[in-house]
Amino acid sequence: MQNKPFPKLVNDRIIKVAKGETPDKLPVWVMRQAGRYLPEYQELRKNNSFFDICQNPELACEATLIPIRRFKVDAAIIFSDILVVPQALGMKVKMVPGVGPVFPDPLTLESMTQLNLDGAISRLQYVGDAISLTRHRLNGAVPLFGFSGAPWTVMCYMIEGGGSKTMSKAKKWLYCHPDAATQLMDLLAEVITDYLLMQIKSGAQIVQVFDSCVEHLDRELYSKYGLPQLKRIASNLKQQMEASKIEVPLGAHICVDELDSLGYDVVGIDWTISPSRVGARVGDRDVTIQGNLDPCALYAPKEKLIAPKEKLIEMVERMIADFGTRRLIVNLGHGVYPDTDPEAFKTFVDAVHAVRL
Ligand SMILES: Cc1c2[nH]c(c1CCC(=O)O)Cc1[nH]c(c(CCC(=O)O)c1C)Cc1[nH]c(c(CCC(=O)O)c1C)Cc1[nH]c(c(C)c1CCC(=O)O)C2
Repeated sequence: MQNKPFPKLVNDRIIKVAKGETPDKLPVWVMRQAGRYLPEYQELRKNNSFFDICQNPELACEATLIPIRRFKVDAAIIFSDILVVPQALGMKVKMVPGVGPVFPDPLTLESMTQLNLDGAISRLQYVGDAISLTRHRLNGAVPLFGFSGAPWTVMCYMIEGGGSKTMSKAKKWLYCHPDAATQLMDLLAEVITDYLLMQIKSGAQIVQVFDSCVEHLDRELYSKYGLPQLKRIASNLKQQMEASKIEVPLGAHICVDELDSLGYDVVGIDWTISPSRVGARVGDRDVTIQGNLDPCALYAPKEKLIAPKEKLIEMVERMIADFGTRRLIVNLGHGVYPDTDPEAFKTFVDAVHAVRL
């Protein structure tokens, strides 16, 4: 299987737009498109834990393909999680229903020395295997995304032991233990670069680095910790993989001023960034924008007086008109929420494809 050449890519809209070329239609995909809002995924989850699905290439491939069978999205994203990296470094992580990820033993200054870098990439080989299998099963229909968390975001979860409103424990390291924080982020940047390279070699056609927790950093901390690590990953990866197409985070308000210098071909933004902030630069920027509709726009209460479908279509059209159609990959500004109606998801995707270029 590994040695068989991958099928030829049929729908290359996203790859084209990432490179700055003009597609036949605007490409659209959605973060967390394989998730709990789909009954097929819930069915799969009934008999398998979250990380069992991630670690079993057959199941991960199956989860990845669910939204591809249902909707005309222009990309697949491999079913996995950013927290498989701390797992490969030796940390325990559980996915608790209704709570989210939980680390029973969060990282401390003392336990940092126990992180096991040796062999981490081979412990993540199951992700590579899932990617190779999925590339074959996709049969070239759409490109396959690989992904990783960025060092700051992964570090936040490792230290907090799960989600947090403030990320104050992780930020304490930045203020009080800057050397340990830098050491940890350097270590993570190294693993993440190798991990993404392994995904690309396994068949990922585009990779995304999620730095979701960057919203907790002010400009000074971002410049000192967030930005250099993101740049380093992009430049090291590009050095090793000349042709790779890479993109960065959602929620990256703070990246907007550095769009062109980040070293990524695509930058994801959320709905708090008005198109005019990046739109003003659409003509001269060398970077593709990904985003940024509010996932709540997909809540479509059927009983409301205003036709929700029309309202959603209008929002999609307005967003695209505001961004302009050049170098735009349409997505939500965050992952699709579990209580979204799959019909609204379909309306969103179809509305994007209906826009004339
Ligand atoms: C911070 C982060 C995580 N994971 C991820 C991020 C970065 C993007 C973001 O900000 O959302 C990224 C991620 N997580 C998942 C994917 C799969 C691919 C896809 O987009 O479809 C991707 C790209 C699956 C998932 N990751 C998770 C689920 C739901 C788990 C379940 O089935 O119980 C899925 C399908 C769980 C998860 N995983 C994580 C959290 C905080 C949670 C709980 C929140 C939630 O439940 O939505 C960590």
